Amino acid sequence: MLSKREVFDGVPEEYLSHKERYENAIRNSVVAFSLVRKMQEEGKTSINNYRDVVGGLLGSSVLRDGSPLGLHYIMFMPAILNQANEEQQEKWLPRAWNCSIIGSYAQTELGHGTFIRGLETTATYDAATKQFVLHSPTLTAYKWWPGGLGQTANYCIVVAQLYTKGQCHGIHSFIIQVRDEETHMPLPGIKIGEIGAKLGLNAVNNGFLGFDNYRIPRTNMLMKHAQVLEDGTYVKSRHSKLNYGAMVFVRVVIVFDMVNYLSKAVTIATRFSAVRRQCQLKAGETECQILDYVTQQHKLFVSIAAAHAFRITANKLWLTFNEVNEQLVEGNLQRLPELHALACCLKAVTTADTAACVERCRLACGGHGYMMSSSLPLTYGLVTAACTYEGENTVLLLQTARFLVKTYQQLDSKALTPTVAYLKTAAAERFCVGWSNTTEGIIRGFQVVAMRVIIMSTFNEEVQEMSRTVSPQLKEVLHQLVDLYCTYWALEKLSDLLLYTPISQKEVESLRLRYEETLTNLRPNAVGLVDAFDLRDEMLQSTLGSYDGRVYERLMEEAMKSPLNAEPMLQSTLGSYDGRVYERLMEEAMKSPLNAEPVNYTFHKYLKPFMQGKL
Ligand SMILES: CCCCCCCCCC/C=C\C/C=C/C(=O)SCCNC(=O)CCNC(=O)[C@H](O)C(C)(C)COP(=O)(O)OP(=O)(O)OC[C@H]1O[C@@H](n2cnc3c(N)ncnc32)[C@H](O)[C@@H]1OP(=O)(O)O
Ligand SMILES: Cc1cc2nc3c(=O)[nH]c(=O)nc-3n(C[C@H](O)[C@H](O)[C@H](O)COP(=O)(O)OP(=O)(O)OC[C@H]3O[C@@H](n4cnc5c(N)ncnc54)[C@H](O)[C@@H]3O)c2cc1C
Repeated sequence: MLSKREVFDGVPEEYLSHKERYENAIRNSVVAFSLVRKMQEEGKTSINNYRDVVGGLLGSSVLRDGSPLGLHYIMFMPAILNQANEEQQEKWLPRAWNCSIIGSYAQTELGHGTFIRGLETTATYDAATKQFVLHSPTLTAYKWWPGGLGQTANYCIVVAQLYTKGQCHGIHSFIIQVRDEETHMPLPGIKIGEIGAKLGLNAVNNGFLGFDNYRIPRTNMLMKHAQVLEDGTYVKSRHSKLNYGAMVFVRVVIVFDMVNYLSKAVTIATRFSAVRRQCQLKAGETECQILDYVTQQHKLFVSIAAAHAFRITANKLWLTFNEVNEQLVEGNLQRLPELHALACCLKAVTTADTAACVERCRLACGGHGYMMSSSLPLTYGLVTAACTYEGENTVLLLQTARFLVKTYQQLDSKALTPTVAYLKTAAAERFCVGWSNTTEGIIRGFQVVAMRVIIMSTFNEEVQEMSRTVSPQLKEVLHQLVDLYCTYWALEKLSDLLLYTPISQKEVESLRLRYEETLTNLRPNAVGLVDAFDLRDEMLQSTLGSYDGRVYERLMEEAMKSPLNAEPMLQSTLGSYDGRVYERLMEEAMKSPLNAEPVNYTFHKYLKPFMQGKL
């Protein structure tokens, strides 16, 4: 077994180079996941219950900034379980389970993350050879983000538009080998590397992946739900969204993840607040614990309550997930929309609340909360990523809203599923005739709010269809900005207005409408308004915000500056702006201290022995 001291003499990660961090991540991961394999051998964990074990490891101090092997467990294996037929599971699961292959999950592309029906990677069936041809037609079609794909995984699940007999059948999943199992070299037709440094999760080794007419056997299409027969005939799935199953699983698991991170952050901040003494409550007294200040309690105690609330919610959601999946196996799809809406809502709410609470915990610790050694900045980097990955929060909340509006519109014609049954009673006028300051009273109040907001949303949908007019004169635009600023804060501080002003419910409703109209009115001038700040690219220093809008080319150019991408060289142009791609790649490669090695040496030192069960 490897000892911690063997690698960097206990040097804290913050002081390691980019390549040393990667080596550290690989080394810690193979040591940690060798434990999982030992537990498998002793029958202490199985393919159906490994979540807690792996989840505990991924949230532990050993893999404190993520792991290049995380996606293997988080999405590669669940995707095989969820979307491969029995024959395919027999072939791939044992090798994935004992880590003799390492996988990732490649869905997001440079050009698309949310709108997955717009993904550009193609998988075209060739009946003559019984193969699929994978291709990235544009730079924006490059897979971008898959965890572990940069230098670690040798297989991945790829989501691509399926074409057969000249017809597109939408996105489907394929299991694809991307690197040679012996040499770890990228296979011919594969362009692969890491995307570069991020705000957090810098041990995850997120990568990019491009295909150049890359061929795979027909049987590498995951065929539990839809199939392509040898002659190219397409057999469609019972439900078009069954292919989205892996995402639902991870959204459910992320809720558990948030419990772990929030518990950690509020433990750190509360204990520190008991130790920290600052200022006197009365002159001449000893300085008091900052935990005694009501303002400090206001910052922290709700996080303690939230951690417990999220744990209860996560367990309930996990039960619902298993119930619905058992029904799916029996062909009953009735509760799938509810599970989707629930997973979307709880993933979005728990990640957003946890990110806000962790930041509040950091602020509650004053300057010491800003130290990396406090672990609060790192924790914030981990949780704020969860607001984006596995479905950007706004988009997921819109999915939940869609489900709730549909449920409202069918209130009288359809039996309600358990989680929305309250809408039936909340619609009745008598439901909330008075306010009681009890837990039940508050819950009933929020049920009425939910009901009324759904009714408003349904109404707004109709209103929005009626009028959209804009006349962009500068004076008018500035008025719109003032209007927006006022209505935004009026809505943000509504509780104060309701408490201290005679604002009526009707006025609040029209305020909301006016706010949305102002957003719409400002939209055509939004870019012009920020151009007016006249911030030069040199000052912005941002791949996303440059004046010329060449976001994707700049993202790729920056990715290529990573020292980890110098091994092995990329084989094809990446659409660089000046076209001097090969000269630039060679210049960059020569800067790498390890460019003599075609494969990152950690493969032979750690990964290969681990994959061969020799660690
Ligand atoms: C194992 C232990 C682990 C422990 C630690 C865990 C820590 C986790 C760390 C993870 C780290 C990183 C991993 C990250 C991975 C990724 O990010 S993978 C990529 C994730 N990407 C997304 O989530 C994309 C988001 N976009 C979408 O999901 C879809 O585009 C969207 C749903 C927004 C829209 O889909 P459309 O096909 O366009 O659908 P639409 O036209 O809007 O119609 C909606 C319709 O479809 C139904 N629907 C949609 N999605 C689903 C679903 N998933 N299941 C069931 N039904 C679905 C929806 O209900 C609507 O139905 P209706 O009846 O028509 O209203
Ligand atoms: C740390 C990290 C790890 C990741 N790991 C993986 C991985 O392993 N595999 C993988 O495939 N992907 C991965 N992803 C990618 C992730 O899934 C996407 O970033 C995510 O789905 C959001 O898509 P996007 O980045 O294209 O953002 P966009 O969808 O472009 O979002 C940008 C903005 O547009 C808004 N927007 C977009 N669509 C709408 C709409 N319909 N209505 C209203 N507003 C909208 C969003 O709300 C957001 O404000 C990872 C991302 C991160 C940050």
